[in-house]
Amino acid sequence: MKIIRLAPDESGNIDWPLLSASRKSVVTVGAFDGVHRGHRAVVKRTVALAKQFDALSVVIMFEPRPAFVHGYAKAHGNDELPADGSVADTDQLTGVGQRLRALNELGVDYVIIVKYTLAFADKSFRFFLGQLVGRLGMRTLVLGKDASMGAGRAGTIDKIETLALATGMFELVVVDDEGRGRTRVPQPIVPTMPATRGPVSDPRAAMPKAERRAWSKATNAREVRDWSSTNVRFLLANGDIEDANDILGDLHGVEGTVVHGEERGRQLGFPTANVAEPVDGYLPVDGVYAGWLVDLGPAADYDERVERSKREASDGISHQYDGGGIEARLAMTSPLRWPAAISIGTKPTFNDQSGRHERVLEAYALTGDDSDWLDLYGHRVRVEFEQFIRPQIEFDGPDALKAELADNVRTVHDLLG
Ligand SMILES: Cc1cc2nc3c(=O)[nH]c(=O)nc-3n(C[C@H](O)[C@H](O)[C@H](O)COP(=O)(O)O)c2cc1C
Ligand SMILES: Nc1ncnc2c1ncn2[C@@H]1O[C@H](COP(=O)(O)OP(=O)(O)OP(=O)(O)O)[C@@H](O)[C@H]1O
Repeated sequence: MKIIRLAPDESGNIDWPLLSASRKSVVTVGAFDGVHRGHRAVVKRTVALAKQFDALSVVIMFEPRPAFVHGYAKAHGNDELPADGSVADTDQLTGVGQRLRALNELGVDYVIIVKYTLAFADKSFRFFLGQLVGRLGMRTLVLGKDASMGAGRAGTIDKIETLALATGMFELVVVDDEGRGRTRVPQPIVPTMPATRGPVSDPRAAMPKAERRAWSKATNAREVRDWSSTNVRFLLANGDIEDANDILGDLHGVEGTVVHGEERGRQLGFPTANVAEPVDGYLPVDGVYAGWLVDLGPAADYDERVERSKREASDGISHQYDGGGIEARLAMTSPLRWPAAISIGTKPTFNDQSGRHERVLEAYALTGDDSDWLDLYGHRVRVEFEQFIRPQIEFDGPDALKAELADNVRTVHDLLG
């Protein structure tokens, strides 16, 4: 897979590269946040059609997420996002690195990462698609049934189909909306920690119709596809990991660098890998979870690969995707993957004494050997979620917490060990 990074100029114009003098391309366009099963269906079709036509499969991926750029503009007098990356997109399910990994696995030839700006968003869909035909050699465009693009989202599927037929320049292939139909998600999504122990189910599933209607009204709920990143966010914000994973077609995971904690975990007998902010990916609601910890190697190596990729691609030139062997580390049989008891929260048992109230992600890895102290400081790790175990609790002291942790670890062992 080859990667190209493009940034529009101040007027929103992009200098698209010529991909090939001889081969046409099959293109899809979007943010692909989460790379959920709906996204995968669209990308798989893109790759299959490209093979059939002996063409190149191309994913045009927007970064930052269009919804984030427009949301920021709305709240800040129509300003562009600060270019220095100082405003983090905490709603993002998966960072670019995770998305590229998934697209590479799906066999995509080219990912073109387009920096999404307001000026670019202002271009008409006709102009945009004309450029894809002229520069990328697009002969087929693959989109989901409710996709829309261009200024004011005017380029609906109907309009794009009309353009395709009128010009004869490309063909539109629509992937029927996949999944279990539609559902409603509160606006805004308010993370809610389950009060009880054990796996969580979709809070909407058990509501009779009338109750659901009242709930929709009270929460200002908006209708979305069941297989949508918004729905996955809602499920994770309620601790319903299983349903979120079902839509993702994979385990939800976040990534970051391990830093030193307050060293209390070791004294408790449960040393944890503390993952520093900013965490790459959407953090489920506070609670204790069963899942996995994967060692992705020194963070410096990972950062170096990302920097090199940005440098090599900064002038619109393509370069080969390099996962640095992360795929082998991530394999379910990898020796660098351990079942883990994961905690997300403010450590209520200790935060009055420590004065630290920040939200922390930490994971205790079940290495199967008590003497096997894992030194993960400075490493990039991936934390994957399987199931909610219990809410965060303010214990009377370290002993009560310790007993509970032993119990939680047994639960993880029974589930995943
Ligand atoms: C599986 C797990 C569950 C946890 N549950 C709680 C909890 O319910 N309440 C709490 O105050 N802290 C909880 N913690 C956080 C511990 O307080 C924390 O790991 C300990 O203070 C060590 O922190 P340190 O790594 O910063 O030294 C949990 C930690 C783990 C690994
Ligand atoms: N459930 C689905 N079934 C079929 N196609 C989908 C589905 N979900 C998204 N797509 C398509 O995937 C492509 C990329 O979508 P994109 O990431 O831009 O945002 P989206 O459609 O808003 O997805 P989401 O709502 O999950 O964020 C689009 O063509 C979109 O229509």
